[in-house]
Amino acid sequence: MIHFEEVSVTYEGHTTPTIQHVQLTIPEGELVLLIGPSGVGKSTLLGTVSGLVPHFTGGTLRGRVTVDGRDTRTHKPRELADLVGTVGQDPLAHFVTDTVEDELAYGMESLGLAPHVMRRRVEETLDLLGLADLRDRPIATLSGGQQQRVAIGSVLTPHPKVLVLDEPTSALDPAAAEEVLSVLQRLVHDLGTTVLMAEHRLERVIQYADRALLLPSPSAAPILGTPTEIMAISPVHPPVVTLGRLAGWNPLPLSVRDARRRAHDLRSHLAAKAPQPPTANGAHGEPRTAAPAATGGTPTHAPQPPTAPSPHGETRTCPPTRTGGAGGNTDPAEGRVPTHRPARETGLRAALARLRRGTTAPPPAATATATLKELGVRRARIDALRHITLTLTPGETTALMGRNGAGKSTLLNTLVGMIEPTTGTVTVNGRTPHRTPPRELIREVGLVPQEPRDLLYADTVAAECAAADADAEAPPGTCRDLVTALLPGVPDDTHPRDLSEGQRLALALAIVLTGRPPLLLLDEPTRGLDYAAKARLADVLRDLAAEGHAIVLATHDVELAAEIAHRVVILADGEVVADGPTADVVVSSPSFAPQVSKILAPDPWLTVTQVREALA
Ligand SMILES: Nc1ncnc2c1ncn2[C@@H]1O[C@H](COP(=O)(O)OP(=O)(O)OP(=O)(O)O)[C@@H](O)[C@H]1O
Ligand SMILES: Nc1ncnc2c1ncn2[C@@H]1O[C@H](COP(=O)(O)OP(=O)(O)OP(=O)(O)O)[C@@H](O)[C@H]1O
Repeated sequence: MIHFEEVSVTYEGHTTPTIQHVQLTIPEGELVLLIGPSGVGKSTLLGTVSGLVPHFTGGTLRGRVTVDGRDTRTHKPRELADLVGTVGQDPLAHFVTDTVEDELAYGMESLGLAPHVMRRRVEETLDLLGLADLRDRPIATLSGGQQQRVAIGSVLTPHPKVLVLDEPTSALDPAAAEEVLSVLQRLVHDLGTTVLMAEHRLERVIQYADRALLLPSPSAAPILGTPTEIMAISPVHPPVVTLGRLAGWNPLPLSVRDARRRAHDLRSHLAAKAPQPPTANGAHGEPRTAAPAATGGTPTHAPQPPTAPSPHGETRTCPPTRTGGAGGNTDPAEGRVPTHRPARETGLRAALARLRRGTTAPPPAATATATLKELGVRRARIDALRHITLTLTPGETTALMGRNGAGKSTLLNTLVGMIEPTTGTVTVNGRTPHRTPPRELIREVGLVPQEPRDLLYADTVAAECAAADADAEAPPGTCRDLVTALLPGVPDDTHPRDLSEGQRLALALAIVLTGRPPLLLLDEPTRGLDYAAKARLADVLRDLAAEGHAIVLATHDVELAAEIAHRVVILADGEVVADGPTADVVVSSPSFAPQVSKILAPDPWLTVTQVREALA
């Protein structure tokens, strides 16, 4: 179905190709998982299939890519729209209409499908993707995960023969991700759809793949094989494979079920040992800094080691006049394409930029306590948060989890003063965020937003970093060093819009970390990051927590939460439904338990790091 003939892509200003020697065939009716480190060229390779590369990104494509016989260099994305459905990494760049139902129908309308067919497919898709309750909602008012589901739904309705998906589950909660993947698998099995999908969270997807396509390093030829073959050689692998390698299992397990069947001996080895809770520097053991007692009316959730061994322990292809490539890329053939980016949060971008630019103040104090009392937030007609009472203490890392639309981003945005409480109170170090001038608030709290682009305004990585150093009055080079520490190889002179997703996130993280805010908020901070980059981020965050910073991560990444969170708070429909030490909360939840915990249950292990240390 998809043929690559000696394909290479070289972006403008680059001396070496980003991808080269791509020579392979993807047969009809297979789900092929594209994997590789951050910035290696996965989106570039996907773009050669959807036609976005080079039509929207610029650069030179050599060789030939054909999809069902159509050459993607001579067919623009619009001319492939009936054949290829594409979802890029940024759902906002994807949308063409204003409401959920219109968006689901749009692709079919463009292809001229009969109204009764469109109606039926819209209804089917609303049900399949759990969108029925949102059908009339303006897309701009949806949460990040809700938007990602709409983006996926809108490419499913026209029933294209080929789906090209770039990190399609990155903003989805674990249950929604499973639902989407099983829908895709059904399309592959029942309709013979061909799916080419890039994903970093392999723990979610590897067991659904017929084959895996590995890009091992920039410019290296890709390797196609069965998932088991590729997992044996891949530099990126999920915890189940890491555990299998550690235990010497052959063949390597790909699913929790496979691993459980082999875990008997490992369990016996671990029986007399106890897992260590997370602390600084990637090691496990006693936290370096004990958190002071909470001052609010709620229970303290300082980092408390469980007493071990305890049982808890671009874009869819559509007419270019209405879409923008991420960050307003240019179609050299058709001139500048206006970026269509619905304002999800009015003034969010400007507010974040203001928050950053306001930092002419002295470096912040190391610690801050945030208190939320009976917080309620109403957004349009939706109660996004209700009766939230929480205290966030210095030295503590809290993972805020819960299904899409539960209220996580709303809570973080309230803590940085971008949303005003409807009822109740929020204070950060005694200040009320929405009434505190940005230049003062920045001393107390920093947010890495769900869309890192919202934080970036300079023309190059180097200029962003220089501005971040100046804003935070940090020594020159601080931010740049942090970028490299998180993700090596991010170029200095590239425009942030041309960075890969992981590179852009590493830049946004570094900018906020440069300010070393006492209260550090991160909204889904692992999109686009490979496992090594995530481990480095975890190290940085552990060190900050050990120095007394309070950290809150809104995340669907259960593996990250297990690695670094002392405490997990689960939101549902705007309310707190669970709050306690990580092991207590996640182990009892099939959705939020990490792979190691599922494999070794009922023993209280959460991460491969804990197992490795116990076996050492
Ligand atoms: N339009 C562009 N112009 C110049 N360089 C680009 C452009 N798009 C991507 N690049 C560069 O090409 C390289 C590969 O980027 P790409 O987005 O394909 O990587 P990726 O594997 O998808 O990364 P991630 O896992 O972070 O999403 C990166 O170094 C990136 O900076
Ligand atoms: N600007 C807005 N106007 C109206 N409703 C909104 C707006 N932004 C979000 N909402 C709604 O508020 C609720 C909470 O959204 P929020 O973005 O806080 O969820 P979330 O837990 O961060 O979700 P996700 O995991 O998908 O990012 C959702 O029902 C969402 O649809």
